[in-house]
Amino acid sequence: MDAFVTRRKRKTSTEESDGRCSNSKDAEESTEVKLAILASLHPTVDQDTLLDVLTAHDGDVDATSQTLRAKLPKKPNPGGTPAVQVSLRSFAVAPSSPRLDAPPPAKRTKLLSRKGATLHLYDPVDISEHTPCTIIHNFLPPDEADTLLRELLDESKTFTKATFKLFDNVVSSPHTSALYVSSQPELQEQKHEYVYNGSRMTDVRTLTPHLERVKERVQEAVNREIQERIRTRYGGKKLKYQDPGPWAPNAAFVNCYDGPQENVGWHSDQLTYLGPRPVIGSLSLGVTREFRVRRIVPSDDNDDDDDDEDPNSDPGPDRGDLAGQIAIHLPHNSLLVMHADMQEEWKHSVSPARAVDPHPVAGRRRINITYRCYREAFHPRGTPRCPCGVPAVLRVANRSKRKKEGEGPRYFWMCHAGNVPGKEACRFFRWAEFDEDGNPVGWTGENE
Ligand SMILES: O=C(O)CCC(=O)C(=O)O
Ligand SMILES: [Fe+2]
Repeated sequence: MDAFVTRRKRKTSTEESDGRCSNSKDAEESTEVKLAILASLHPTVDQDTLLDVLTAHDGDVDATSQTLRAKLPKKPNPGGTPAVQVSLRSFAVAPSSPRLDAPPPAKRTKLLSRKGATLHLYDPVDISEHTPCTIIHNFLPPDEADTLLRELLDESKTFTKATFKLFDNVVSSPHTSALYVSSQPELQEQKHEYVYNGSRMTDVRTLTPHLERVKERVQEAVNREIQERIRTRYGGKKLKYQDPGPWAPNAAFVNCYDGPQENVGWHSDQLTYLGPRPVIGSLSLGVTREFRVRRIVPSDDNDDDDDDEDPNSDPGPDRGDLAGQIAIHLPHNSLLVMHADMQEEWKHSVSPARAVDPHPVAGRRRINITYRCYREAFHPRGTPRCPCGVPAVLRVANRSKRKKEGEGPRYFWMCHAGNVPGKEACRFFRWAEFDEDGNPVGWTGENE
């Protein structure tokens, strides 16, 4: 796991391919990784050709890629997505490739993406191995998926574009959405007590019967996936601060993307009401779109001094692509589980596409439902409120030092009035402390 999280300095492709050739496992893995990267960059080129050209360039991925780009005729690809890739496993070089019947490794594998490149993943095994997500294709019985899609397409006619930044301060919302909660009292609380970046949510609805029914199925599947993740990727133990209880969603945030240009920008989902290490179940219906993930590159890679920490530091656009991106393709009726290591360590987005393949029911539209658990311990009546009256926002400090020491991330509450138009932020700041299970400790529950 550590190798994945704390791998600070990725070698450049040139460093990785310094021409040394050996029979060591490292060399084999390196070739495997290079082939996977090349296959992602040149999805229409077969593996033998990739290997030939790579060998001719002494293992230099950049030079290989340039040659392929120059020599091969471009095929039109109106959907903007790679045409073929069955599975990264097909690039595995024996014996380093995992046997399908073998127990999966407890450690996370090396990050395959790299600066400036997008690795396209389709296969559930690849996705769970190389991202903090798992995917289940054909999740609902087809009729049920279509019924839910039809209902939400109808609902989405009255969705609105968010005019405030909803889940983090880097989100842009060129798409429409609405929040669904379980009951009328919760709806009233959402409207009058919860604050999202300084604004109240105006479009809150109660879960439709179909959303409610599907919630049960999502709940069951997500709980199964959480246990599997703990067993196979976290070394048998839940993450520090992860809620140990069964995952029980009580809200669904529904997005509608009408046409290829509608998207959501890079962000992590806000932790303020979900608490640390949240798990989210995300069901996609309608046209297939690319869900991109990229690892947050900590800002302290060259800095071991914790005292001068700027907790508000964000990787920003210049650091954002240092680890490359992974595109997960989300077809109709697929359930993506964003696991507990997702929000604090990765950002995600739905990128604009050049074109979409029309869906028989949805046309150009994609509906996405994220089922979420609003935790009682994080109800705004009990979380810190700063002197300027805007409830504080829970954020994670993007620094790797504590993670490396096995302490888990560090969190803080801060004033979010700076994101409210016309309001100046006060200087409210307080470190947030949690017990092992992510329950808040150290504040009284009284707002000050
Ligand atoms: O549409 C998606 O798949 C993701 C939506 C999302 O990231 C969000 O609602 O926070
Ligand atoms: Fe999100």
